[in-house]
Parts: sequence; C-alpha cells; structure tokens
Amino acid sequence: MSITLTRTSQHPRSAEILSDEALAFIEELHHRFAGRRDELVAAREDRRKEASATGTLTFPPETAQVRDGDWQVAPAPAALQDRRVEITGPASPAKMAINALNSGAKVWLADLEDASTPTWENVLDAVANLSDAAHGTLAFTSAEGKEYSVRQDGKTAVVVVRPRGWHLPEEHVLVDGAEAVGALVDFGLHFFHNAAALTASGQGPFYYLPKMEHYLEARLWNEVFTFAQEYVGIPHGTVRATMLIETIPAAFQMEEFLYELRDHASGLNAGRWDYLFSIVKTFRDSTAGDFVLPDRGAVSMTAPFMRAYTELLVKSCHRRGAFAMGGMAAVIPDRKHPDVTAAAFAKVTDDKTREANDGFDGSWVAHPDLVPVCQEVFDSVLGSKPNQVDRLREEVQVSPEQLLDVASADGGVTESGLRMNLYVAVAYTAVWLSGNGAVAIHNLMEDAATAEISRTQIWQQVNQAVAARDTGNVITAELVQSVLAEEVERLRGEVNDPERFARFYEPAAALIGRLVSGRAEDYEDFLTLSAYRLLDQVNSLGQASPGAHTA
Ligand SMILES: CC(=O)SCCNC(=O)CCNC(=O)[C@H](O)C(C)(C)COP(=O)(O)OP(=O)(O)OC[C@H]1O[C@@H](n2cnc3c(N)ncnc32)[C@H](O)[C@@H]1OP(=O)(O)O
Ligand SMILES: O=CC(=O)O
Ligand SMILES: [Mg+2]
Repeated sequence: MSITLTRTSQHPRSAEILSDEALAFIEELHHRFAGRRDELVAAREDRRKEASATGTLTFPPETAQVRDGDWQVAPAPAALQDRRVEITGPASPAKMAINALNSGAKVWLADLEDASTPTWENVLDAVANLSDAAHGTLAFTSAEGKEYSVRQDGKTAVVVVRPRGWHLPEEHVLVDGAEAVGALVDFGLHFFHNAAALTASGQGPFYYLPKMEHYLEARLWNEVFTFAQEYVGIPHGTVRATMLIETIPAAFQMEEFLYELRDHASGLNAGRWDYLFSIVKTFRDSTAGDFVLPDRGAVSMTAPFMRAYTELLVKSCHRRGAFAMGGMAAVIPDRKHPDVTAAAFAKVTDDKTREANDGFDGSWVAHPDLVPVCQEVFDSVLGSKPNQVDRLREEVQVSPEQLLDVASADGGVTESGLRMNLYVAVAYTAVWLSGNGAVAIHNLMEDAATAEISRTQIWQQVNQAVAARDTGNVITAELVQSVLAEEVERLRGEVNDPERFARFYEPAAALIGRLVSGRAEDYEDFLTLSAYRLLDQVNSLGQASPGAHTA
C-alpha cells in the first residue's frame, strides 16, 4: 500500500476507522481524483484575476444548451422530501451530534467544514460519531455525568454530511508521498463505513458540497460518487448531494451544477456567508467597478444584490425539480439572557419568513432553540405540503449586473466596523486553533465563513484605500496594525489566561496581522489553509479542551 499516516492518533476508534480496507478506498479515491482536483483548484486564480480585471462575470456561453435544455434532477428520496428545518453543527463532540439528531429538525448538516477545525482527532471523532449514528449506537456521558442518547421515536434528524471543500489538504494521510485531499478523506471515511448501513436504514449517504467555484468541480464530485457506489456495490444514484451556492462564480452556474450532478443532486443551498466572502475575495483588488462591501454587519439579505442571488437560486432549483435551501441567520439565542433570545427569535423569524415566502423549501438554523422558530414559519407557508418545489418563480429574471451590484448595499465602511472585524478574526482564529470551529461572539455565530469575510474585508479596505465614514480616516496598513494591537490587548484582558493566550491568540493575531496587509503577496485564498499549518504545532501538547470565546 502506498498510503501512510503521518501521526498516530490517540482516538480510541482509530484502528477501526483507519482500517486497511478503509485506507485502500481512500488511496483509490486519491489515485483517481486527486490530480484533477489539483488542476481545478489551480484554475480558480486565473478566472478570479479575469473577473477582477474586467469587473464582471457572465453566464457561461458554452453551457447555454444546459440552461435551455429540458431536464430534471433525480426525484428526492423519501428521507429528503421534507427539509423545512435543517440544523447545522459539528459532528464532534458526540454531545453536539446527539443534540442535533434530537433537535426536532428534519435534517442535521453534520459539519466537517465551516463549523469544524480539522484536527486529525476531530476528523476521526466526527467519523466515529457519524458511524455510531448510522449504526444506532451513538451515546455519550459528559464529564459532569449527564447522559446523552439518541431519541427513539423515529423523529431523529436525517444526516447530511458536509466534507471539507476541495481546497483543504489532509496532512496526516500521504498517498505516494503526497498529502491527501481533505474532502476525499472526509467523504471516503464516512462513505466507506456507512453507505451500506445508511441505505439499508431508509436514509442514505447524503452530502452537502461546499465552496465550489465551477461546474467542472461538481462534475468531479459526480465522478467520485459514481465510482464510490460501484466500489461498495450500492446502486448508482443512492448518494444525494446538496450543493452550496456560496461563491460568486457559482451563482452564474446554478443550473450547470445541478446538471452535472443530476443523478445525485437533491438541491442547492444559499450559503450567504461564504458567498459574501467570495464576492470580496474575487473583486478585492478590482479597479473596474465599485466592489467595496460595507461593514459586514450592515449587509443584509434584503440588499438588492443578495436578493438577486436568492431569487435566482429558488428559480433555478425549482425549474429542475431540486430543493432550494435557505441559509444561516447568524444571530443565536442565549439561555441565560432572555432579551438576547427574544431578539434572536425575532430576527430569525424575519429571515425565515422572507425565505419561505420567496419559495425556499426549508432553511438552516445554528442552534436547537431555533428549530421551532424556523419550523413555525415554514409550517405556516407550506401547510400540509412537504416542500414547495412546485413554485416555479418563472417571473424572476436576474442579470449579471444585478448579481454584481455590490454598491446597491446600504451602509458604508467604518473604523468601528474595522475594529470589529479585527477582533472577530483574531478571536475566531484562536478558538479555531484550539480545536473548535464554531463559537458565539457577541451573540453571533462565528465560523470559518464569517471570519473569512472579516479578514478579507480588511485586506480590501487597505488595498483600495477606503475612507472610513465615521472618522474620515483612510484605512491604511498602519492604521490596521495599530487597531489590531489595541484589539489584541482587549482580548488579552478578556481571555485572562496567559498560557491560553500565548498558545492560541498570539499565533492567531500574528496570522491575521499578516493576512490583512492589503498586499497581493500576503493574500491567502483561505484563512484555514494557513491556520491548518499551525494546528499540530499549537496542539503539540495534546489537543486543548476546545474553547469558547469568553468575552
Ligand atoms: C456559515 C455556515 O456555514 S453556518 C453552518 C456552520 N456553523 C454552524 O454549524 C454553527 C452551529 N452552532 C454552534 O456551533 C453553536 O450553536 C454555537 C457555537 C454558535 C453556540 O454554542 P453554545 O455556546 O454551546 O450554545 P449554548 O450554550 O446555548 O448551547 C446549549 C445547548 O445546545 C447545544 N447546541 C448548541 N448549538 C448546537 C448545534 N448547532 N447542534 C447541536 N447542539 C447544539 C449545546 O451543545 C448545548 O448542549 P447541552 O445543554 O447539552 O450542553
Ligand atoms: O456555509 C454556509 C455559508 O453561509 O457559508
Ligand atoms: Mg460556507
């Protein structure tokens, strides 16, 4: 075998998860698909440069026949007919997995992506928990002695697993000496151990596919699924995938994505946070138009360019018999503060009401207490129907100009927004380094996607020499470094734990300080690519108890 592991895992289930048979499957996936994945990821930057230089993107001319053609995706299996509420969250620790399964949501997006730090231990623990869930053996006892078990009334959420995006490596697995592809490791381990059991149980190997930028990347996933099904001997079309439309190039290829995966597709999701990140990233250095995004907190889903995106998504899905899934309102409840919870419920109700009225078939929530809020809204619009795929929205017409009209967003850039971005980027990155990929900061859910917006906005503001509305100051690299130093001192006081601060916050601050310089050579395509290389180093003393951020 030419597959090797670079580190011995302490996980009690590692021998079973990383069995010779499972590793042989990962190796086979790598040999067949890693080379193409490398080419597709490498091709992104040339396209980005062209979009930035021209200030535009177009619906691809070469796929006009796909858009004009008469085709539908395969009908959704029974387990995915009603997706009105989907809870998202990491599959590790087991407690969260059980809480998600028991939450009352129809679907649980089990996340190895935006909400998860891919330490090797987290990856293995997520696969172990998902395997236990698939085989009906998942249980957990907390350090305080609280026992968790999966409800047995037939109302557990259907599991849809989100592997890492195509860009991330898995450095703990080498094939022929090269790092494995994170997405293929996550998918491969989950699929190998569970596809047959899930299929037999009436669910299935269901996936969410993140961060794709081109329909050829969707084609590659289709090839992976086709091969994987043959390998374990389950029928073609058993896998179902919901693709996130969360990059700006993907918004111009929604039907193409569905077409590529038409035997396996069950829908598209409007991943709003990565979508905003992708817009800023793609046009960060553009001088061919106004692409400076207002403060992150000022951009809402009612901004015309965001409405163009969601309206087009509903129309594209329903035309092809696919589900249109709404995104994440980042406000979260706080069980200790009823006022915070009431405000979160009101905002989530507004957000889900707009989505349900626009024709979405269901939507996401980040916290179990928000499940009934989303459910009530969709119940009131769907009535006795499981979905509203029959709402075709034929009246919707969306142009490239509307999708790219970033200047249509109200609000502007402020120095207080800059300060907030720096604080969040450092705090989130520190918590991520400690092994926790989603965290509440100031009553907002922060994850990899929201942190990416924060740090990329700063880079753009420096690069474009934006003047802050509140102070009139031009945002320069020097100003950013001085505000960063202040925010780092604030965090030091709040964390109030010198060892923890030195271990996680200082490397996080150094990384963010470099990534926001506004210089081309310091821009990194994904924050998590650089942060990933720090993970083993900061956790060399053993994985810390993954932190919350306590401000
Ligand atoms: C941009 C995107 O991609 S969005 C999708 C990716 N992001 C996510 O999935 C984020 C999911 N949400 C979360 O991780 C969490 O809700 C957080 C980090 C935001 C807040 O978590 P906490 O601070 O632990 O919230 P809180 O203390 O209120 O939790 C109360 C209980 O609900 C559980 N809980 C909270 N959120 C979730 C969740 N998403 N899934 C399962 N259980 C959850 C907690 O584990 C806790 O359980 P316990 O009472 O048994 O101890
Ligand atoms: O993955 C979802 C997003 O909003 O990003
Ligand atoms: Mg995302």
